[in-house]
Amino acid sequence: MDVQTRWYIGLMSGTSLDGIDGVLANFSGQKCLVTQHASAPLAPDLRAELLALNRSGADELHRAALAANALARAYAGVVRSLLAQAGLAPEAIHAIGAHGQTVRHRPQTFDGTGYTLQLNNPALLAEDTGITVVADFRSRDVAAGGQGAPLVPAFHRGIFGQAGRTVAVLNLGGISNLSLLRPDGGVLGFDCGPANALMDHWCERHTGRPYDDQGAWARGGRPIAALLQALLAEPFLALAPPKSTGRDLFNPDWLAGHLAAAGNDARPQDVQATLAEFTAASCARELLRHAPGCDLLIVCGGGALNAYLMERLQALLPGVGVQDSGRHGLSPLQVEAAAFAWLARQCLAGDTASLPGVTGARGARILGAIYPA
Ligand SMILES: Nc1ncnc2c1ncn2[C@@H]1O[C@H](COP(=O)(O)OP(=O)(O)OP(=O)(O)O)[C@@H](O)[C@H]1O
Ligand SMILES: CC(=O)N[C@H]1[C@@H]2OC[C@@H](O2)[C@@H](O)[C@@H]1O[C@H](C)C(=O)O
Repeated sequence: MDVQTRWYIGLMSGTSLDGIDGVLANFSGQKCLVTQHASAPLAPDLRAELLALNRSGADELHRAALAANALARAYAGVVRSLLAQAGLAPEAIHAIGAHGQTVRHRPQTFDGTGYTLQLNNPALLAEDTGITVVADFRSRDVAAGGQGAPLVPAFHRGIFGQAGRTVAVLNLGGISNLSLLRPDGGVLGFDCGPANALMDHWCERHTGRPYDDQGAWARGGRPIAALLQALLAEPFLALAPPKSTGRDLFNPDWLAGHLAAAGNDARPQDVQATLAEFTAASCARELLRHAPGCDLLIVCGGGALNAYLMERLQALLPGVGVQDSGRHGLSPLQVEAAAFAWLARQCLAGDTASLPGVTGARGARILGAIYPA
């Protein structure tokens, strides 16, 4: 490998809580080249604890600190895999960008300055790997009056933006978020609602499988019209941007409330079909609302591997080419991790990374806190 190349590692463990994605990447101008990808599932007890920490519970400060340590150790394992795959020593890596695990996201609530909390132990990660770590990317934007999310639209612009054309980029993770990249370089970006978080929960509960592979189970069900309308009436969906959300709102209790109101007698497979339709419809509606003439939707995140969901999106957006991000140079499971590698680069270069037009902050800020090697 070229010794002049500046290598970065990006680590993402997102709201679906399926595991950790890591990439090894370098950047040249607006281009991002990912040369390695490694992923690791979260150990079942850590996953269960992180899910539990999404809500108040006994002794949660102590438990959160221990979970952060365990997550940092798991991150270090992914870093070691990437280094081994690439045949690189830690000294070859300029920095790691590590997102951490979001367990609360309450921006701009309370007295006007809320908080967003990503569990992580970047000091331990730097110690374990011998590599500089950049972490805590969201809190500066929240302090500046922003949502602290989504942060990937600026990265999407650099990677997927096209001259003379509006391009939409949809991430289908635990939560869905849309970036609208205008031909003049302007960007609108916001969270749409839940993507896999509720579908995974329902699938696991009724089939024992962690997710609905290819959407096959949903495909065999029939969306329940009244339930779908009730889900689509969620006030968050109608809010104008800037807006972001998380498991704080879209959690199993939210779904249970709707199912109870509907009589609790729905067939589980039909509920899954309804959740898939809800995801597709909530995203499609936002695209039509904010970029009616757009004819290209690039989809990333694990939901891009859900063939049924992709078909439903295409059906609801007949004039739009719905395409997997792999066709545009970056495979769906690598996009967010690559974005955090890029965010680390921005931070170390002293360059801003937030888009105030997206998050609603008072201005663009340098994001992240640095833990030197
Ligand atoms: N083959 C597949 N078929 C259907 N769904 C899949 C498949 N592979 C992955 N997924 C879905 O993608 C999810 C993981 O997506 P991803 O890693 O993009 O989410 P995340 O990064 O945790 O979330 P977020 O973007 O909200 O932070 C899994 O939980 C699963 O629901
Ligand atoms: C608070 C938080 O973790 N938000 C995540 C989540 O997952 C998807 C969506 O909600 C997005 O807003 C964000 O992640 C991506 C990486 C972002 O900041 O752009």
